[in-house]
Amino acid sequence: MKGKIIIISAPSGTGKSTIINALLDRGEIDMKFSISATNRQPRGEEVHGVNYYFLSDDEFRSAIAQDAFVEYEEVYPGRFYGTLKSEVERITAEGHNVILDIDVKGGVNVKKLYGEDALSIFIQPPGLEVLRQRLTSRATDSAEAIEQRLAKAEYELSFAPEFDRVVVNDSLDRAVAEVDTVIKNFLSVCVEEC
Ligand SMILES: Nc1nc2c(ncn2[C@@H]2O[C@H](COP(=O)(O)OP(=O)(O)O)[C@@H](O)[C@H]2O)c(=O)[nH]1
Ligand SMILES: Nc1ncnc2c1ncn2[C@@H]1O[C@H](COP(=O)(O)OP(=O)(O)O)[C@@H](O)[C@H]1O
Repeated sequence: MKGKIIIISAPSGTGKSTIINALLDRGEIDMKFSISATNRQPRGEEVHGVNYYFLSDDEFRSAIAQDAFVEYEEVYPGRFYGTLKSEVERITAEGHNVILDIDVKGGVNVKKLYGEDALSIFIQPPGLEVLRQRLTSRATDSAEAIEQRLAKAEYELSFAPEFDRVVVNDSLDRAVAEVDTVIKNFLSVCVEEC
């Protein structure tokens, strides 16, 4: 059965995007990335309509008013991120499964909304010091933004038990292999039972 929702959540810098991109590059699992909307600025090589739909504050507010979101969160003060209904509907209408990179609260909410049609995976960093190193070496955020993300990480880690599965991103290859297996198992069970 198509049109399943795969949720990937983790504290910033854990490796969500890296793991999702590795799986999409392999191309073995029939799933498409749901491009979220955000009012944060693009960073590094990010492209509008590829990584995110980058909206102004006003555009984001009017999307909320038009009920355009499956869910949205103020992930950092003044910084909003949301899953667009139009993205999920487009991908499922094309007959694909959807993969979401969303914050821990959004992950818990989407799982509640979709129930058995969704698989929620929490990616856990090996530790907070490793997280700091990853955010620093990614070199996409200011020192202030890195501190803001680390300050939130401990709180976000407390959400892990609310997810269907927890995968530690220690060695990248191992973590990608584990997430790959977890998703394939979920989708193959669905082929038989959903
Ligand atoms: N609730 C929600 N969170 C999102 C969405 N899109 C991205 N996020 C989350 O917003 C947080 C910040 O994302 P970003 O600024 O790209 O930073 P990164 O996590 O360091 O790559 C991450 O936890 C993302 O998973 C969304 O549509 N909804
Ligand atoms: N298992 C890993 N070991 C070492 N570095 C990693 C690992 N996974 C990801 N990284 C690196 O950590 C940084 C943060 O990863 P990223 O995918 O951007 O995290 P997120 O999307 O969760 O914020 C990137 O520079 C990435 O290359």
